[in-house]
Amino acid sequence: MTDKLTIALAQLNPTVGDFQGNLDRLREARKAAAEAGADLMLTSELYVCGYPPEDLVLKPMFIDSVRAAVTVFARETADGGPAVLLGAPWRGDDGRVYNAMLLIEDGAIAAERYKVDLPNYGVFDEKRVFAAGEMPGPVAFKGVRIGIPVCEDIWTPDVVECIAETGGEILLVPNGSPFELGKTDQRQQLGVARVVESGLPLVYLNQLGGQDELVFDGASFVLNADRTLAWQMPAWREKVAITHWSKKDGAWVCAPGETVAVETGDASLYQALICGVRDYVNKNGFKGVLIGMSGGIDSALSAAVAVDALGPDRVHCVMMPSPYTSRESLEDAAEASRLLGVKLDEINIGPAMGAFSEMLAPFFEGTNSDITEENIQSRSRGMTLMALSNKFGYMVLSTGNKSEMSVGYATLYGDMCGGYNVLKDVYKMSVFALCRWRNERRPSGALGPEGAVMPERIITKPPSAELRPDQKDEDSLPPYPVLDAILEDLIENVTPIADIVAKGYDPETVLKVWRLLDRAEYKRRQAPPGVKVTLKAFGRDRRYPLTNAFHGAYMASPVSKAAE
Ligand SMILES: Nc1ncnc2c1ncn2[C@@H]1O[C@H](COP(=O)(O)OP(=O)(O)OC[C@H]2O[C@@H]([n+]3cccc(C(=O)O)c3)[C@H](O)[C@@H]2O)[C@@H](O)[C@H]1O
Ligand SMILES: Nc1ncnc2c1ncn2[C@@H]1O[C@H](COP(=O)(O)OP(=O)(O)OP(=O)(O)O)[C@@H](O)[C@H]1O
Ligand SMILES: NC(=O)CC[C@H](N)C(=O)O
Repeated sequence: MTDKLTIALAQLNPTVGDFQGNLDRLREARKAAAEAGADLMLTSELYVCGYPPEDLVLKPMFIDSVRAAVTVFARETADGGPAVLLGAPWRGDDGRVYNAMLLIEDGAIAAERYKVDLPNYGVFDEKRVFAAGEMPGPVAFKGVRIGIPVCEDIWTPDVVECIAETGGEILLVPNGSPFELGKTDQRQQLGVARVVESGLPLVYLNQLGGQDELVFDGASFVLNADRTLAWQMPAWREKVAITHWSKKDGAWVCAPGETVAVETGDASLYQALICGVRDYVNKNGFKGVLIGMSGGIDSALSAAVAVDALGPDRVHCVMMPSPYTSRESLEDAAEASRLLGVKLDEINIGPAMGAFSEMLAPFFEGTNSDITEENIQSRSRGMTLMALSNKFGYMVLSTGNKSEMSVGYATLYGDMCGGYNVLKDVYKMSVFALCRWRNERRPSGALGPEGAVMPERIITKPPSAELRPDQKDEDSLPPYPVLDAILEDLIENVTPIADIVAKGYDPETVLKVWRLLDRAEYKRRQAPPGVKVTLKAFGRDRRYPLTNAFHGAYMASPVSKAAE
């Protein structure tokens, strides 16, 4: 039995489904850990296949391939280097598939532990694909009894309590915990709660990187049994931390290591957007992205994030003026592109609008010009961007923010064209704040330029879709501070309408926003995926039927009765 342990924490960025690539990254990390004298290396949840693998787990071939890759890797650990606690989807002896942690030691799998508490809410669907494990006891490693609760297993006390009661000495917790604003604090509070209840030190190791709509921030940490923070690893960056442990008076203590400051607020939000775009584009093999650059704030911020994620050479902006495009917009698009150092092309959509007008004239005879023609403008832009995408292999980024996606203020097959949306989960008021934030500093790790990246006028001018003369967003929507506050209550807080009105908002406005939100579900279902940053992003976090005759929320409200 030892009284000293060196544990390497591998905060790495796996790609879902890329077992070989993920294991190669792990081999490199293990080599570095071996050089640092590590006894054991911990990976994040399901590291070998990346988290979340979703329905891939239901394919027997996927599970068989994982086993084959892990078997090869396990043999390599006979080299005298560190043992590895590896996350993998694993078929147990009973034939069922578990979300497992494998202790791989001296060339073989020495122990298996299965996740007990399978999250099945929000974006998580683990009960759909995994069997739940039995309450686990610790595993023995060099005579030390190590408890391995997996991610959700520490969100309630039971699993850790069982580990402590069965003699656990250290808690090593692998996670696949997606970023949300404010989640770093929440995780640390949970960690402290489990440490206090069990009296055991706890290692929280999280995945890094983007996977479709989710971004994993890393930000792993180590808490000693006295609740002190021994290590705080960085967010948004791969790192292998070498932690040194010793047994004093019968209890394990981690020697103090690095405690870096983790970004919060706008800084963390901006980093999350960079991570989402960078990994979506790179992991899917795109050369770069295309953005319709209108001279407005949403496209300017989307372009800034894309440049910070990919570098200016991989971002191609296109200004597509119509007869309604103002000189101001042309100037602002040009200046924002110049500041970002990106290529800006100008393609006039007037001829496309003219062609549609001519084609449709015999059929539209006797009708007035209305939203139909406005949408043709938007769709002419979408068509143009998609043509460039097909020809040159760049993916289109759509630019609608969460406020617009909430109320359906976007055109199907028009400005909603695209493969990915940077701002899908960012309310308009946050868009303003992020622009100001980015103009003041370049985020760490960003590939964009130092200094301001968008002209002040883009931030201060009133938002406009410019689909008809003098159009302003506020002609159709409540002012953004009001709209966003109501939306946040309706979406994130699920606040009853009467309670929102009781806060002092105009009842008609609240009802209008609710109706718009309710009705736009069909549009959101056809929208590109985008980075989740809030508690409740559109998509898997918030699932409503499209065909839905239930409007009870406003019918039942005394306010709505008064308003009807
Ligand atoms: N439940 C449902 N399930 C499936 N489809 C449904 C549907 N309800 C309507 N539809 C269909 O949806 C279509 C209407 O939606 P859509 O064609 O998008 O058109 P619509 O929503 O009527 O108009 C677009 C709106 O986006 C605004 N906007 C804001 C900012 C930028 C831009 C821009 O384009 O740059 C636009 C614009 O001012 C306008 O208010 C119709 O074809 C209708 O039949
Ligand atoms: N003249 C244009 N040239 C290029 N793209 C445009 C143009 N007008 C609109 N778009 C594209 O359509 C999206 C929706 O733009 P629109 O201006 O109508 O609304 P917005 O929500 O105010 O966006 P933004 O703040 O970027 O202007 C823009 O973000 C942009 O990608
Ligand atoms: N992978 C998981 O079990 C994640 C669930 C957990 N509640 C989290 O977000 O951190």
